[in-house]
Amino acid sequence: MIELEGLTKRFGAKTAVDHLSFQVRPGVVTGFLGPNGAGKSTTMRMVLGLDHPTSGSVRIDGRRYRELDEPLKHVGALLEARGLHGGRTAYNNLLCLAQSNRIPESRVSEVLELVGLSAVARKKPKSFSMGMGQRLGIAAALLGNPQILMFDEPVNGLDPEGIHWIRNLMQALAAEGRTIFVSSHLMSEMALTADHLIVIGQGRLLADTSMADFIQQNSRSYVRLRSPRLEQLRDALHGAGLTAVEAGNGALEVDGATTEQVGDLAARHGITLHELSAQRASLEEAFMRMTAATVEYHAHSGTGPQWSKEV
Ligand SMILES: Nc1ncnc2c1ncn2[C@@H]1O[C@H](COP(=O)(O)OP(=O)(O)OP(=O)(O)O)[C@@H](O)[C@H]1O
Repeated sequence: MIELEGLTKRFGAKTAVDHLSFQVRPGVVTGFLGPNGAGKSTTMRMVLGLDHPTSGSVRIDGRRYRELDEPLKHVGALLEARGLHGGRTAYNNLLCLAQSNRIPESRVSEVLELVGLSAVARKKPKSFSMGMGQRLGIAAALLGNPQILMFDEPVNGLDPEGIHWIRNLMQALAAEGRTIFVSSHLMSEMALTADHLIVIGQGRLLADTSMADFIQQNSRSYVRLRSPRLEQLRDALHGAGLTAVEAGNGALEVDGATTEQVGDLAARHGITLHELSAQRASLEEAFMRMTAATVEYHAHSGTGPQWSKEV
């Protein structure tokens, strides 16, 4: 478990992380979302003791990072900026890490196998593609077989097969009872991977909720209908106190009703339906809606690059 209590980080006049308190629990994948500059990387760096909090605290299974004897055995992390030694082979990079944490050398081959890099174990990471570099970073995170894993943008540079692989890996690690904390800008990917979400904006906590609740509470859900008797259907809906709006292509959208209600209503009026489906806005829409007020820089449509700071 990772526990943050009033965690705050200021860089000069800039408050990057602002009194954050939340827990990341074992057994599920927890997604960490926020617009650019929201403070996700700074938070993750503080969990790992790489940045010192201005105030507040972070605990890993009840202890501060620096109190952990062999930290890689407790928490593994893939951070954006943490590069491995480009001049050493992949194997030797991991071996150095293993030795400094009293991890047996046999584990090096194990994790290389796990991430699919056995064939290039004796090659230097500077020759690696971005995706291979990510896999090597993940191997390093897994080296100490830790109960807690943090991934900052892990799918960066991975191809679809790699993205699928890391999704399954994170879910399998969570199913083993580990604590998995992952940030990503790819909403569709996050929606498939995470069970729980922590959302921050301008360093502050905006949501700490299950994925399903987050989408439900921050997005519109409606029923989509198509029928060869659209006018009668619209009248029937109206008669039942429901408002249908035209959605183009002969479809109607009905807010505030379930598919069961609408289907039963159509049946009572003997109206054939060609489509009856529950529609839920995507995580991306829910995220945009929730964080709109906290986005630090908005891109303006129109000519030329123009940026404005939210006040
Ligand atoms: N070392 C630093 N010195 C000064 N300001 C910093 C430093 N590190 C981060 N910041 C600022 O703190 C804020 C939070 O940055 P951070 O990188 O944690 O955000 P993020 O949510 O990870 O963003 P992104 O999604 O773009 O990676 C930003 O405004 C950033 O410019």
